[in-house]
Amino acid sequence: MKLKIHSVTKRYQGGRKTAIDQFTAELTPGIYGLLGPNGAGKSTLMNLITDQIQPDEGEILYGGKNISKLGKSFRSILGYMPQQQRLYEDFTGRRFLWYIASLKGMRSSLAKERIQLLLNTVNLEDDADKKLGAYSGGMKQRILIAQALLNDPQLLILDEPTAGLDPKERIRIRNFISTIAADKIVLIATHVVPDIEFISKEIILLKQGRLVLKDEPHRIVAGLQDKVYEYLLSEQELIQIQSQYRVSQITRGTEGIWTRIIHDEPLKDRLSRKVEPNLEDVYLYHFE
Ligand SMILES: Nc1ncnc2c1ncn2[C@@H]1O[C@H](COP(=O)(O)OP(=O)(O)OP(=O)(O)O)[C@@H](O)[C@H]1O
Repeated sequence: MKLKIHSVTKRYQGGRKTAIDQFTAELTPGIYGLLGPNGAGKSTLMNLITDQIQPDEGEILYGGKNISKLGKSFRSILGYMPQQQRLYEDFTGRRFLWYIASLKGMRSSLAKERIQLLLNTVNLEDDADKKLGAYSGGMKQRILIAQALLNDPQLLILDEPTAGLDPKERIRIRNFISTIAADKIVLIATHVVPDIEFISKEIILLKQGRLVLKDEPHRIVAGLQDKVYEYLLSEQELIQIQSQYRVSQITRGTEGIWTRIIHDEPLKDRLSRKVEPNLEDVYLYHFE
């Protein structure tokens, strides 16, 4: 099944603020990393795709049908993990999943089976009967992912699934998402590049509500070939360069400061070495 987002525009403030601007994309099973700075429109796009808000222009089709007309049958194939909000702190993890399963209208025999399976998958079996108020940030993220997966969705939307997590939890969540994504369309919004760099089939760059790029990570990165260099600079030169160029990394060594710069025209008359671009460089190139 395909999700087609066709020329979608969403405005707020009585039309004065355009949050999503003529956005068109087609998504098929696999992981899509949605990257953009604060305010780029990521949450708005996710709210549109999950049919919580409706576009002012354009349409979103799943399997060729407008999602706002699919109603219940669209919800049955949809899993959504919102940004972490206040959870029901007095609920236990297990009770929370039962609660969501009942909101999703799941039969209790199926709910029981799925809850057991998912508690296992997100590694919360031993903590399932503790209150959510006592969960760590990572445990809360994992129970939120579990609730999104209750109905074994074909379309899974994750809004900043690793926000506020320590590196170990981030890696765990990232690996977990990549294992469950085989046959689903998974859209992950984030501004943390390493979270999606290696697990995404495609990266979508969003800037001020507009689609900047949508392509496989290695092709997006290849677009910066010959634009990323490291220069050996002094402290004084570094201060000057930082105010003029996109600096993505600074490495201090005995011989000076190797400064990674992304630019269209290489600097002249300086000791330099060409380096392989990465997705973080792409992010800086488009968003700095
Ligand atoms: N309900 C609303 N009313 C008015 N403006 C809104 C509303 N929701 C979002 N906006 C504006 O629309 C733009 C896009 O916001 P959105 O929350 O979709 O971006 P985002 O990429 O998810 O940002 P973040 O990474 O900070 O969550 C922003 O300028 C925001 O201020």
